[in-house]
Amino acid sequence: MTFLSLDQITHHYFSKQGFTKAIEDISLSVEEGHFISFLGPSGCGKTTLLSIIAGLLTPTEGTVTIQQQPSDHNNIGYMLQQDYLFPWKTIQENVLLGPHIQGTVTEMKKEKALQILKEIGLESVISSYPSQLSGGMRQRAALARTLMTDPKLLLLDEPFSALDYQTKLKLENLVSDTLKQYKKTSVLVTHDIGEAIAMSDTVYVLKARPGRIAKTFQVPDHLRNLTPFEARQHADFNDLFQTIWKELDQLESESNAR
Ligand SMILES: Nc1ncnc2c1ncn2[C@@H]1O[C@H](COP(=O)(O)OP(=O)(O)OP(=O)(O)O)[C@@H](O)[C@H]1O
Repeated sequence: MTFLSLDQITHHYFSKQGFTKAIEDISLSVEEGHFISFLGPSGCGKTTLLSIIAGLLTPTEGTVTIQQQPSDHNNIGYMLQQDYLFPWKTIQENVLLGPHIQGTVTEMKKEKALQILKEIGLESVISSYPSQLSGGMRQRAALARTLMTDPKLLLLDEPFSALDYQTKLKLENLVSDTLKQYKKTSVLVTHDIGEAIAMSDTVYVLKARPGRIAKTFQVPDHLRNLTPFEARQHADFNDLFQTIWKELDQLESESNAR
């Protein structure tokens, strides 16, 4: 079942300096529970596209459709480069922030928070403050807080880019595993080809000025069935990496020649 569809999305920014065609004619659809990535050079419109999907920006043209049940109060969750945890609250309090703001902290919600924190390997630090945790642990806490609100769609904007390589690989596995377990539909924005292949069902390569879909790559089933870390070791991963690398390289040359 299609969960998210973008139909001929175009966005122009108008400012005193002039007008920028940020993205043009982007159409795609994402199946429920699938993971897609937008990969592309700086300025190709990744953030604009994510803001449009999030409903923070109304596109100049086109429509975004998200499948929604009448009972779905909170459809969209975020995982960003920064974790935005409140430093004066413990990890457990941060994870319970949504229910706390809504005045709906119950024993059941506390139990759920604990369960998520356990699954994400943070059980031993629930009473710690964010400053006492590593960057990777803080990102995991941010994910737990997002999952607590039970979003149907997750938007991930370079969530691992501030982490060291080893932590990033571990977190890719954990996030991928957790999102599959919770059957979330996810959209990742990244500059990192390996990350896009390792985590996604489909990778959309965007070209810049204006941002358009240059090419779509379906990640083969045998790679999708592996964890991101295992996928990275597979020979076919390297082949796909090379193909996408060449595509991006060519787009960059074309863009520089313009
Ligand atoms: N508020 C704005 N006003 C005017 N132009 C903008 C605005 N935001 C983005 N742009 C322009 O729109 C284009 C797409 O920008 P966007 O930030 O979506 O790209 P991006 O792919 O996310 O870039 P990066 O990878 O550097 O974050 C760029 O040319 C950018 O300069």
